[in-house]
Amino acid sequence: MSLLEIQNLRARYGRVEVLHGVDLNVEEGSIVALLGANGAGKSTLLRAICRAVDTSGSCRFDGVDLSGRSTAAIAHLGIGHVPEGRGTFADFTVEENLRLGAVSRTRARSRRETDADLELVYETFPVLREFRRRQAGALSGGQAQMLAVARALLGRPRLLLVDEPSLGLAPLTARDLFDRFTGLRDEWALTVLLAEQNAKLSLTIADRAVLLSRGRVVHDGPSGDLATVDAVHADYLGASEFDLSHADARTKETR
Ligand SMILES: Nc1ncnc2c1ncn2[C@@H]1O[C@H](COP(=O)(O)OP(=O)(O)OP(=O)(O)O)[C@@H](O)[C@H]1O
Repeated sequence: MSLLEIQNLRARYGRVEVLHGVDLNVEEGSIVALLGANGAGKSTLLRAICRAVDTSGSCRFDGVDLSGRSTAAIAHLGIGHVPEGRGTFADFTVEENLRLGAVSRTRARSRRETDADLELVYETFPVLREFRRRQAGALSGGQAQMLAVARALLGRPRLLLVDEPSLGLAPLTARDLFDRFTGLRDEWALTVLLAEQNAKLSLTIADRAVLLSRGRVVHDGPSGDLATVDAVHADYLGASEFDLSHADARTKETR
C-alpha cells in the first residue's frame, strides 16, 4: 500500500475545473517531483490533497480516506503543507513561527518534545538558530524558505507537500535548499511530494517524477526516465525550465 493513493481527483475554482481526474501514488520514504509549466495544476493538486479547494475523487493517506475531513484534521493526520509564498508570519520571530508549526503536530507532545524537535531543526538549519529572535519578515528569500520548511517539520508530518520552494531563490541558494531534502527525508522519516517548475533541480533529488499538463498527468515514472524521454515533455515544461539538450536536438531535426 502506498502512503498516499489518489484516484480520479478533480478540483475546481468556482465553476472552473482545473484538475481533471488525477491518479497518483506516493510510496513511503520517497521523494516525488510534481512537475509542470505555469498553470498546470501543481499547487491545486497539493491544495486538493489538503482539501483546501473544492475537490472530488478519492484520496487516501495511509489507508485513511481524506474526503470530508477539514484541512486542520488532515494536518493532524500527518500531512504538512509548505505553500507557495511560504505562509509564515512576517511580524512573528523565527522561533515563534517554528513553535506555531508544532500546533499541527500529529499527536500532542510535551513542551520538552517540542524543544527537542526545535533543537533538531536548528541543527539542520543553523541560520534559523542564529536569527531565532529576528522577525520572519526580515529574512532573506532562502532563509524564509528554510523557515517555512522547518515550521512544517515541527508538525512532525509523515508526508510533506512542498510548493515551488525554489521560487525567487538565487540558483545556488535553491541548490543548497534542495540538497537538504534528501537528508530531511532520512532524518525525519519523511515522504516528500515536491511541486516545482524547476525540473532540472528537482530531478537531482527525486526518486520519481510526475508531469502535469493542464490538470492531467502526462507522465509518471522513475525520475531518470525524464532525462531521455520524448521531446514533447520539454514543451510541457517550457524549454528554459527543462534543459533537455538531446530532446531539443531531436525536435529541431524533425522541424
Ligand atoms: N484561487 C484561484 N481561483 C481561480 N483559479 C485559480 C486559482 N488558483 C489557481 N487557479 C487556476 O488554476 C489553474 C492551475 O493553477 P495552479 O496554481 O494549480 O498551477 P501551477 O501548476 O501550480 O502553476 P504555477 O507554477 O504558476 O504556480 C490555472 O489555470 C490557474 O489560473
